[in-house]
Amino acid sequence: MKIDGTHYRSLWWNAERDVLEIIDQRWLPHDFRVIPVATMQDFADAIYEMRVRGAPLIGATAAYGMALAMREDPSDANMDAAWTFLEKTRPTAINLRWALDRCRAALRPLPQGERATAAHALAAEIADEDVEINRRIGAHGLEIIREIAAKKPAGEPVRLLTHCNAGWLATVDWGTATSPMYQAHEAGIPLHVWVDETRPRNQGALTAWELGSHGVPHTYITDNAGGHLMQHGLVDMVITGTDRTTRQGDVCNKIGTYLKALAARDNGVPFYVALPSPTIDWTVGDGVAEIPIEERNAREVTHIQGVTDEGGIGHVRVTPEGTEGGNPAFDVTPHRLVTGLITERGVCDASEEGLSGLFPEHAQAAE
Ligand SMILES: CSC[C@@H](O)[C@@H](O)C(=O)COP(=O)(O)O
Repeated sequence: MKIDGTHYRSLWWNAERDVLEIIDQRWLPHDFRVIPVATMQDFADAIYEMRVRGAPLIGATAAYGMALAMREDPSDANMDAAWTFLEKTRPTAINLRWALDRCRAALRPLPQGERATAAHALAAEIADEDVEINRRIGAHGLEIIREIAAKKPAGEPVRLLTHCNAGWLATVDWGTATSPMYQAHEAGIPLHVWVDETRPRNQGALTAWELGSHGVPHTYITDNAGGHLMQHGLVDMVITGTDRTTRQGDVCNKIGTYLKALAARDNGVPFYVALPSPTIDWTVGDGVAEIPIEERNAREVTHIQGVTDEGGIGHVRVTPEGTEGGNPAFDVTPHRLVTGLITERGVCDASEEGLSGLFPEHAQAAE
């Protein structure tokens, strides 16, 4: 997507410098910094410290990490070591393991001399596929927005609410939850997006930055405002991303998503989840019982980052000194609260039947 008129992906291979480059998201929306990811430690740090973030982008980054590992030492032992080293960086988003598994399965049968080139090509393929998957999610989601728009008086905006950043920054391009928004905006459908701030990391500020760059009208709101807005008829549709969706359609996403789904159900607001198929974990049924929830550093809760009056980026503590913080980073929304899953192959019910109907090949393989 575009920043000041220039098209960017969230990561790209710089052939001249022979290195992967990423947008370092820790500084957004205040500062746009591009950094190289040149060593295996850089890759692990980039994922753990959320220089890159969002389930699909974490997966694509890990694939490039595997490519670097194969360049350094294409042995089976190093392939397994790289898998383990990268996989432990973040536990919840399944795209990380999905990408590493896909790389290992493709590279293992190859002679060692071919692995570096093949791994690099595969990482680029995974990145390109992500772009196309998200473009298609947008096309299917656009139709839902179009239907809602058709029932409103002409010119009245469709009011969407989103949580976290499931935007192009969280993927390689387009975003998942934002792709329908961008495509609806391009199609001339008037929109207004309520953007949850998404404490503690304030990914909503990334979403606001993205939407602003594309001219999509939006308002940044506190995480606690959504229920109130829904009660007053100010939200037509909720659309979020997902970090892992189980085969029965339970959705694990950024902490606070579950509360939005509860409020949506209580107020009869449709709650959709944009779901690229690599984010489905076919091995898991009950998301609440089985998905590991990342517990992040308490400092992310007790402190907050922003721009100081002097213009620098700094942190301030919001709690009394010594107060303990708790920081579960994700929660699970049970499938019964999800109106539909918007995938690259179309929209389905959040159920085993719905998902296996769209992806029969995966469902059979997981049996
Ligand atoms: C298309 S991104 C979907 C999810 O990955 C997104 O909603 C989310 O929860 C991201 O969490 P983050 O902790 O910022 O990596």
